[in-house]
Amino acid sequence: MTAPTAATVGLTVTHRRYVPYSHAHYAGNLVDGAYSLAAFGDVATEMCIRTDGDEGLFASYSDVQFKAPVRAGDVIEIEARLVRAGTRSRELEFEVRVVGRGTPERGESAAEILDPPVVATTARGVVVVPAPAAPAS
Ligand SMILES: C/C=C/C(=O)SCCNC(=O)CCNC(=O)[C@H](O)C(C)(C)COP(=O)(O)OP(=O)(O)OC[C@H]1O[C@@H](n2cnc3c(N)ncnc32)[C@H](O)[C@@H]1OP(=O)(O)O
Repeated sequence: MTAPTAATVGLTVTHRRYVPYSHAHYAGNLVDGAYSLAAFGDVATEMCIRTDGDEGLFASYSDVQFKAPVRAGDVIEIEARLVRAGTRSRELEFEVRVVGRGTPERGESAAEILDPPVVATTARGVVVVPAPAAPAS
């Protein structure tokens, strides 16, 4: 078992995943904005496990920006960066980047890597972790 690291400002956690076609919701195979928020919750959970040895709880989001669509068939990278560590609160900046995408004009299953990636969604959020247990006396 590895002990949690300190909640060091600048620490990042990145997940990468394929967006299944079962999540297509709108015209053009767009997924809903909540998909990005759910993905932010997952990277925030890993962040809390790493910093505090607990999954933590999401308290609030601010400044959610949908800058470009996320589509079924995309390969996305989801990043959380610790920007402030309070007593029990941890403030995070989030980004979803599209790093791969289908190219249906070349064929049904054709796809390419996007270089540079497309920044699709950004946000800030606060997660709260339990207070550390008092040392045994
Ligand atoms: C990782 C992802 C997980 C999820 O997605 S879970 C699903 C969604 N989330 C939930 O269901 C959580 C529901 N909310 C709660 O259970 C509670 O509500 C909280 C546990 C989030 C907070 O409640 P309390 O423990 O009573 O908070 P306090 O003792 O008043 O404050 C502790 C620290 O948390 C900061 N804080 C509390 N609420 C907010 C807020 N809404 N926005 C920003 N910060 C908040 C405070 O300032 C303080 O910070 P300082 O310890 O650093 O001094």
